[in-house]
Amino acid sequence: MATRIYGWLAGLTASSALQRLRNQTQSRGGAALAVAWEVELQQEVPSLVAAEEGRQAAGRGTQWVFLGCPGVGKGTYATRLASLLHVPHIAMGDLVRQEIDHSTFQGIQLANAVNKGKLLPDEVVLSLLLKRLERGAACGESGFILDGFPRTISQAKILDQVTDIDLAVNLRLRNDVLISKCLGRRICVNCGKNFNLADINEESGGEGSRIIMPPILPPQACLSKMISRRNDTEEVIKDRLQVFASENEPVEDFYQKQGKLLDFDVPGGIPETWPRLLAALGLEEKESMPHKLVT
Ligand SMILES: Nc1ncnc2c1ncn2[C@@H]1O[C@H](COP(=O)(O)OP(=O)(O)O)[C@@H](O)[C@H]1O
Repeated sequence: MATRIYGWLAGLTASSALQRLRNQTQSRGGAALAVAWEVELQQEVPSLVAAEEGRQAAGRGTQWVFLGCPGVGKGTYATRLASLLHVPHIAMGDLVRQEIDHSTFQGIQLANAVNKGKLLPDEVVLSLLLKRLERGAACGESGFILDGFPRTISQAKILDQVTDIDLAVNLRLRNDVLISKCLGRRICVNCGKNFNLADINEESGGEGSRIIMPPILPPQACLSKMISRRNDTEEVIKDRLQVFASENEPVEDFYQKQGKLLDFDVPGGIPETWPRLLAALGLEEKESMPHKLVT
């Protein structure tokens, strides 16, 4: 599949999709929002080719969603693919954290839910997504890779009414490894980059085959600036994995029925996983253009 820059937002800003998302946000609790927040394939390349043709016909950029448990590596691979495809990587968790950092009353309410590992109401995440898309539209962004949205069937249905998703990439990984990966997550408070201290080298037995995932260590400058996410405790992680399992299955089914689901079992660390993921997507790595960051 060729990697090019497309004029996706010609379609999106021409108001239709953004306006529909705006309408959805308002109709799904605009009043409550105004008060409380003021601010929610199976592995066959032919399906991907069809998705690519549909996207080109629509004259817009790649629109993919990334599904997968907390800690599976959605952020890592979505970021890389976004750079390769010249589209923005939009991570719902980042939008939520930015909201928590920047606001007062609303931020505290969001933080309470997030710290307990609960999903936020659709209205809230839709609103954050809408604001992010509008900021991107103003900067001429085209296409997207959404990471962490949709996470519920209602979110998937809303998104489906708003725009055509070309592909849903569903990353899968053993539960015991997921828990270790979540516990090992660190963020540098200075540069904002994510790292992972977990050094996974699990023998087979129990849940599956041997899996090797070396740590993603920070550069020297970040070493003393590393923090964990407040909700990355074992108790909360187990809770989140349970919430995830019950919420994600209907979303997988939804995209499966549309022939847009690509299930991908993460085989190990980045050097092993990245080329296999590219192959599963029918993509080749070429020199990518830097994407302008919208915060
Ligand atoms: N699509 C979503 N719907 C509802 N809440 C969400 C969504 N995405 C993120 N959140 C909230 O933001 C938090 C952080 O998200 P994220 O960074 O994706 O973390 P995790 O993958 O560990 O759950 C989630 O625990 C949840 O409270």
